[in-house]
This record gives sequence, C-alpha cells and structure tokens, in this order.
Amino acid sequence: MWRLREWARPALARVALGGLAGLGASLLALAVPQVLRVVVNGPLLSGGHSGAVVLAAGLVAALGLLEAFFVWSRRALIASPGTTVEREMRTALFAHLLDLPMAFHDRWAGGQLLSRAMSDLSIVRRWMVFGLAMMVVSVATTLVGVGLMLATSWQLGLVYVAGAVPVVWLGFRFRQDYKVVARRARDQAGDLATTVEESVHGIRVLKAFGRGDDALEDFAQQADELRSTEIVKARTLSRITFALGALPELVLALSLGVGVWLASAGDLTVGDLVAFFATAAVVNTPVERLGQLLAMTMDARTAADRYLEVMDTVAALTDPARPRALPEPPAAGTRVELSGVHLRHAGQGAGTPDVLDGVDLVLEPGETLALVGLTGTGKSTLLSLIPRLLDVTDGSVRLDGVDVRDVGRAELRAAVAVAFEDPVLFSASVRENVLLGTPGLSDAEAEERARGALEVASASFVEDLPDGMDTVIGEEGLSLSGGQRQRVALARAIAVRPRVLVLDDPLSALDVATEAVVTERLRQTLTGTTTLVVAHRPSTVALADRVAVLQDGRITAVGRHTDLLAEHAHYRYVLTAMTEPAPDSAVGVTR
Ligand SMILES: Nc1ncnc2c1ncn2[C@@H]1O[C@H](COP(=O)(O)OP(=O)(O)OP(=O)(O)O)[C@@H](O)[C@H]1O
Repeated sequence: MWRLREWARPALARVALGGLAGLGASLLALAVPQVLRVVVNGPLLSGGHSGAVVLAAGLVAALGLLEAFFVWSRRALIASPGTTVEREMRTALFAHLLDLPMAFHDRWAGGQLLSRAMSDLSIVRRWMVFGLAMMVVSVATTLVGVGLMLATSWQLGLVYVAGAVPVVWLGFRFRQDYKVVARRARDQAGDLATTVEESVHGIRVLKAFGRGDDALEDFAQQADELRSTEIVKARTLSRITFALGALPELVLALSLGVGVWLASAGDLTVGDLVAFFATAAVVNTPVERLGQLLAMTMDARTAADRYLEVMDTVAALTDPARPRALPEPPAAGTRVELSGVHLRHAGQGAGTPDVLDGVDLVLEPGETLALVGLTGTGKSTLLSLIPRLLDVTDGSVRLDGVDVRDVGRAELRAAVAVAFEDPVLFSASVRENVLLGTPGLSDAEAEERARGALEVASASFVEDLPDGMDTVIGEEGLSLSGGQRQRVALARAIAVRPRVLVLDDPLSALDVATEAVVTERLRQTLTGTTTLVVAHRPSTVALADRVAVLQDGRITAVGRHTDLLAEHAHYRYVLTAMTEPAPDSAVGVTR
C-alpha cells in the first residue's frame, strides 16, 4: 500500500494534517482524566473548594469543545483529498487500459476491470479518508493512553498491558483469515460484474435462444456464492470485534479488583484510581475499533493489490525511445512491405505452428490489395500488424521503408486507418463517431470531412435520421442496422485520410449492389491511398487491383484475380468456399 503514495502525493499534506487533527482530538480526550485526577485528589478529597470544581468542569467542557473542533477538522481536511486520489488513480487506470495491448484485453474479463476501476478504488478512497488516519490515531492514542496509565499506576498499567498479548495474537490470526476471504469476495464481485456485462451485451442471443432463465439461474448462483463469502467475512470480523470488545472489559474488571486492593492498602490514591479508569475508558474505544480498522485496511490492501495487478502489467507495445518520423507521403502513395513476418499469439497452444509463419508481401504505392484465405488462416492477425495493434514476433512491417515499431504510435495510427467487420460505434453523435480519428479540425473542416466521408461510404441514410449527423447512436442512442453501422465505421476510417487503409471485410453486411456502389466510390476517392482489404466474398475482391492468398501462415500467391483463378488451385478452392461462391460471377464483377 506504500506504493499508493505515487497517486496520493498531492493529497498527502492534507491527509497528514487531518491525521494530526485526529491525534489532537484523541490527546484532548486523554487530558480529561488528568483533570479529573487533579480535581479528585485536590478539592474533592480535601474538603472541597467549589470554585476549583467549577473551574475544572469549565476546563473539561473547553477540552470537549476543542476535541469536537479537531474531529470536525479531521473530516473536513481529509474528505476532499480522498476523492482527488480516487480520481487520479481511476484516470491512471483508464489511461493504462487504453495503452495495454489487445492481447491483454483478450485475456481479461470486462467485469474484472470494471470492478477494479469502480468499487476497488472506492474502497481505497474510504480507507484513505477514514481508515488510514484512524489507524494512526488509534495506535497513537493507545500508546499514549497506556503510557499515562503506567505513569498513574505501574501495577495497574502492567495488568492492562498483559491484556494486549491476546489482542496482538488475535489481530494476527484475523489478518491471515480475513486476507484470503477479502480477496475471494472482490474476485467474485468482479466475476459477477462480468456476467452482468456479458449478459447485457449478449441480450439478443440470450432472448433469441430463450436462455434468460438459465442466465438468471447462473447469475443467482454467482450472487449466492458472493453472499456466502461476504457472510464468512462478516463472521470473521464479528469474532474479532467480540474479542476486542470483551477483552478490555475483562482486563478492566481485573484492574478494578487490583486497583481497589492497592487503594485500600494505601498504595494508590482515589484520584489516581479514577484517572486510571477514565483513561482506560478512552483507550478502550480505539482498541474496540481495531477490528473494524484492520478489516478496512485488509479490504483496502486487497483492492490495492487488484488495482496494481493491472497497473503492473507492462504494455509491451510501447513507443520507441527515439521515434522516427515517416517520410513525407510520396505522391503515388505509401509502400507497405511485410518481410519474413512471424506471429504467434500469446494464447496459442504449445506445438502449434505460428499463425503467420514467414509472410512476405508488398503493397505497391496506391494499390488496393485483397487478402483472401480460408477462415482462421490469420487474415485479421496480419491486418493488425500494420497499425501495430499486434507486434510481429519476427520479421518486419515497413511503411515507406520505416519499420512500424520505430514510429511513434500516434503518428502511425494517424497514417493507418482501420475499419473492422464488427464495427464498434460509441454512444455519441454520428458526427463524433465519424470524426473519432481526426482531432483538432476547425468546425468547417470537420463538417466537410464528415460529410465527404459519409458520402464515400454511401451512408446517405444519415440524412434521414431524426437529427441527421447529430443523432446519437451507439449503446445509448439509436440502433443502426449492421450495414449502416459498417458504413459509419468505414466513413470513420476514410475521414482520417490515411496513407494506408486497412479494411477487415468492412462491407460484409451490405447487399451486393450497395457494396458495388461503395466500392466504386472508394476506388475514385482512394487514389494515392494504399489499401489492404480482407475479402470474404468474391464481390469484395472486385475492389482490388491484386489479390494475395494466405495459406498455412504464408502468402502463396499474389496476382490479378483472373490470373490466379486460372493458375492457382487453392485460390479457386477459397473462392468456392466463400459464402457467396460462384467464382464465375466473381470474374464478371472484376471485369
Ligand atoms: N488472441 C489470440 N490468442 C490465441 N489465438 C488467437 C488469438 N487471436 C486469434 N487467434 C487464432 O489465430 C488464428 C487466426 O485468427 P484470425 O482471426 O487472424 O483469422 P482470420 O483468417 O481473420 O479468420 P476469419 O476469416 O474467420 O475472420 C485462429 O486460429 C485464431 O483462433
């Protein structure tokens, strides 16, 4: 938890001041018994000067008021920096999540990340605002109080200190038990969030297959497991709370016996006895609170562990130490060159060959190259290498002679735009979605850029939306059809005016006639843009100047569609395997 100081630094001064205020309040509470001691030993036992008693009562009241002021100051000082730290940590986590490679997001469930970003950080904040300061104050109050008790009567003090031995042992045991169950509870909460997230996301599938009841049953079972863990947690806490509540009382009872005996033997004044018990009453509160504070600290520690697990994941895909700039875009377009490219996914089974097993491919400046291959051969994987969503495990990908790993990611991704088959649109207006990759444009430029891109993508349906380009789409807005979403996503890639356009079968949801229109417009607009497009149906191949065949992790043929059709058996086989077969009609389309 010491590592949290990295984010807590701006708040440390106020947290420390708040802790001091808390400490001040506790010390004032401890001063009251000392006043009592003086009053009892002095005016009360010596026949009573009422003026002195009134003075002492006034002093106790003043101490009480001052204590209340310190308690208020503690809360006022710590509340706001706690939320600042929470915001800093949350923003740092989000920034890190955006930076982490795709392989990380393939491995981690959304709900686990969500619960870390939301509830884990709230737990850390609550600890920082309350738990940390109270822990320090409680320990300090106990130490000072026990010191005062020992000073008042060393014999009674020793009896009290002997009671600390089982408390320490219990605290240690509690820490061990609670740590395990606290972690289990947080992980189960993350799993539950994942189930909610996946079910809401896949609600159509669940409904279509009539699996709502099963989903509910699974959810209820998970919720029940979490509840059981929370109950174990509460039981563990209640055991120590009971012990920490009962033990000091037992010790006090014992001290009372010893105290009365000492007083009757004349070894202790009544004033000292009163002061001792009044101090013990003050000290008992932090001791009783210790269980809650330990639990809070363990919860915060678990939350911090879970947070740091993500923050400690190193983003393997980073910017080079000294990024190279891409050369000015040649008039004819950018040359893309993949040489000896190997790629192995982190999750791939041992003994399996690399998904890409020595790919050599050149996209000439300004050309459109279609990539075909049987399903699962690695076409999407190959595409991901150009904007560096993945890094090659061997070989290189070069744009105009510069290795993509030597270019800053921001520059690279401004040069390479991607449209995926499964387009993700954000809860924002059509305009904002289309302009996602083009920040910093003036209003007029942005308007022109968005309209132009939507036109090329044949997305005229946008004009008919209730608010045109300002219509909010995505999860919180209007639902678009699959083909409409694909066209908005395509417009988003076009709006970037990239040097290289990478299209992962982005027109698959369109009918052939609309695809032909979009294809034709792309052809006219994309002069000078080098394009790599994954084709899953013969009509998409029509977009291309040349076709490359990916087979067993390598490019086995590159050429014009008609030539390949005549010469390459595997190409013919791939075309026939496509959902809309008829290689003959594909010839027609290409012509
Ligand atoms: N993150 C990953 N971890 C492990 N294996 C992966 C990962 N991503 C993809 N693969 C595997 O790599 C292979 C190639 O996948 P890829 O998506 O590139 O194929 P594709 O040719 O685009 O398929 P399709 O035509 O069906 O879209 C597949 O066998 C897939 O299971």
